[in-house]
Amino acid sequence: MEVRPLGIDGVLEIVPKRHGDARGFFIETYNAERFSQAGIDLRFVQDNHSYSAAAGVLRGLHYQLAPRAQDKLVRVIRGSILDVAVDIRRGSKTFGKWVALELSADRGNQILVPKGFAHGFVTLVPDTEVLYKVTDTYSPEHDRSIRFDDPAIGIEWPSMAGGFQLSDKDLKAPLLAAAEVFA
Ligand SMILES: Cc1cn([C@H]2C[C@H](O)[C@@H](COP(=O)(O)OP(=O)(O)O[C@H]3O[C@@H](C)C(=O)[C@@H](O)[C@H]3O)O2)c(=O)[nH]c1=O
Repeated sequence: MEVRPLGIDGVLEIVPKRHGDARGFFIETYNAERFSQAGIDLRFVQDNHSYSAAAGVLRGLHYQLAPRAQDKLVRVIRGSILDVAVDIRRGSKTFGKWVALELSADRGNQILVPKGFAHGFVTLVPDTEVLYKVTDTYSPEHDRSIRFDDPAIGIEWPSMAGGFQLSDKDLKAPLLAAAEVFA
């Protein structure tokens, strides 16, 4: 597997080795030993799967506050997304900075979004399915959102022909300046 840093400390692209043959392919999508050898020692305790019917479905920006913060290992098994991580660790030299990575079923690449980051994605094509592993279980009391289009963050989301489709929760999310973040 290949591991590539993405410009903000701790955010990584991971590309597992794909073994192709006449039948199709085989991939180890997660192997604790290989991750550990690459310096990634995490204990994942929940797997999530989301399906989005349309292109332009935008989920985010989401995070769970400490002590229930989650590292997330995200990949796409159908379609493609632009995935975004925003550093929301107050005091970090990259506080408020974002990185984006296109993830697709075709490439089979993954993004590791560490604790202390808000996470979101937009689907680039219809019928997109995203799988991700997280290092703490869901805790609605710690679950938080930040506006995806906060001008103080300035994420360059792709323009989608039909616009964006968001949940009511995400439409009501506060700006970063008003959000409870990480110390
Ligand atoms: C995140 C989550 C949601 N739910 C429930 C709550 C709600 O009824 C329904 C849909 O939840 P949401 O609207 O928060 O789903 P969604 O907008 O897809 O939320 C996800 O977005 C991406 C960007 C992330 O980073 C994830 O951690 C998660 O926050 O699923 C769980 O049961 N367990 C979970 O772990």
